[in-house]
Amino acid sequence: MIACYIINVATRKGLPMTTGYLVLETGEVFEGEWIGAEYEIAGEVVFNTGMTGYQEMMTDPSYAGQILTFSYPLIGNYGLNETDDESFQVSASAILAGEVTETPNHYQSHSTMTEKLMKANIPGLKNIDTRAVVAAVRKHQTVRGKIVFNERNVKDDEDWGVKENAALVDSVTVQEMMTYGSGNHHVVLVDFGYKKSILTALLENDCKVTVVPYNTSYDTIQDLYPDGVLFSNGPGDPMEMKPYFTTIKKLTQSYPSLGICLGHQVIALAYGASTEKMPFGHRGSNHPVIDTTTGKVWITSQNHGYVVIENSVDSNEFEVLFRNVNDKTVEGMRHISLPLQSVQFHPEAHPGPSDTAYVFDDFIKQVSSAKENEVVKI
Ligand SMILES: NC(=O)CC[C@H](N)C(=O)O
Repeated sequence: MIACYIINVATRKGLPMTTGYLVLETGEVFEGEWIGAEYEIAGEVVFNTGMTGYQEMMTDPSYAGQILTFSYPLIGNYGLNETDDESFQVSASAILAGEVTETPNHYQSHSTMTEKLMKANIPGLKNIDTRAVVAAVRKHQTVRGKIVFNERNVKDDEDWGVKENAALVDSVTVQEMMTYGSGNHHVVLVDFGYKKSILTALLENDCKVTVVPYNTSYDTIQDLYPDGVLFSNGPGDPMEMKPYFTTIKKLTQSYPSLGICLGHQVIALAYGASTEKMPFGHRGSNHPVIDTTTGKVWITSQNHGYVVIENSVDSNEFEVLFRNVNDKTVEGMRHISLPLQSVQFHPEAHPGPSDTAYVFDDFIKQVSSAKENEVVKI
C-alpha cells in the first residue's frame, strides 16, 4: 500500500526535464526541477540536517507519508549502494534537494539519486531553494505541502490525503513474522516500520531475532518464548497505536524491553504518559542528548516529530534518563524496577554517529541477566 496520497498520475513521459513546484498549504510556492517518478503527491514537509546519509534517510520507514527535504546542499555525490537501504522501499513520499549530482563518485556506488527515485517510483524536486523551504517549515512548525506539475494555490484544497498513522504503519510493517540469525538471545522485534540497522545491531549482539507485525497478540509473542522484546521506530502519530497499548504494557512487564523512537513513545503512552507534536521535529545526525545520571553528552541520530511530555511521565515508575541538550525534551526513560528502557534517538545510527550503540549492549545485558535469574519472565 502506498502511504501517501497520489494526486495526479498524468505523466509527462518523453518530455525533457521540466519544472515542478512545492506548494505549501500556507500558500508559499517553491520552484524546482522534477526528478524521479512523474506523479503529484501530498505530505507533511519535513527536513533532515544531516550532511550525509541521504540513502538511509529516504529508506527509513519512519518517513512514510512525509516529503523529505535534505538541507545539505549537495545530494547524491557518493551515489547510492546496494547495502545501505534501511528497508525494502523508499519510504519518504517524495524528496526535495538542492544540487543533485548525476556523476557520483564512490567505489560502492551503484546508482544515482535520480535512478533510485525512478526505480522506487518516488517523485522529487531538485534545484529547489531548500534553505527557503526549511525556513518556511520552521516558521509554520508543522506544514503540509504538495509537489505539483503546475504552480497553483492549494490553500483551500480539502484533499490532502494524509493517512491515519495506523495506515502508515500498516504500509511499512512486515506482513508475517520472520526469524533471522541463530544467536543465543531470542529477541522479538515488534515492527512498526523497523530500520534494518536495528535488526543488524541485534544480530551483532548474539541475538536470534523474530520480527513480528506490530499488531501481534501477547499470546502469540509469548508462544515464541522471547528473552527480550524491542519496540521499533515507525511513522506517524504514536497515539494512533492506542489499541495496542495494553499489549505493549503487558509485554514490557513480562520481558526485558527496549523501545526506539516510536517504540519509546508507545511505551510512554502505554504507561499513561502523553505525547505532543514538536514545532518542527528533530531530524539530523548531530542532536546532543545528556545522560541525566552521568552528565555525559552523546551526539545522536534522530528522526522524530512527536515527543513525550516530561511532566506526564509518572516519576514513581520512570526516570527520565536522557534529555535533549538544545530544547530539554525527553530523549529516553528507564523504568524504576523493571528491565525496561526506551530512547527517542536512534542508537543504531545509520545515518549518524554510533556513540550510543551501547544502548543495545545494556539491553542485551538485561536480557542475559533475566535469563540467568529467571526473575522476569512470567
Ligand atoms: N523515527 C520514529 O520512530 C518516528 C516516531 C514518530 N513517527 C515521530 O515522528 O515522532
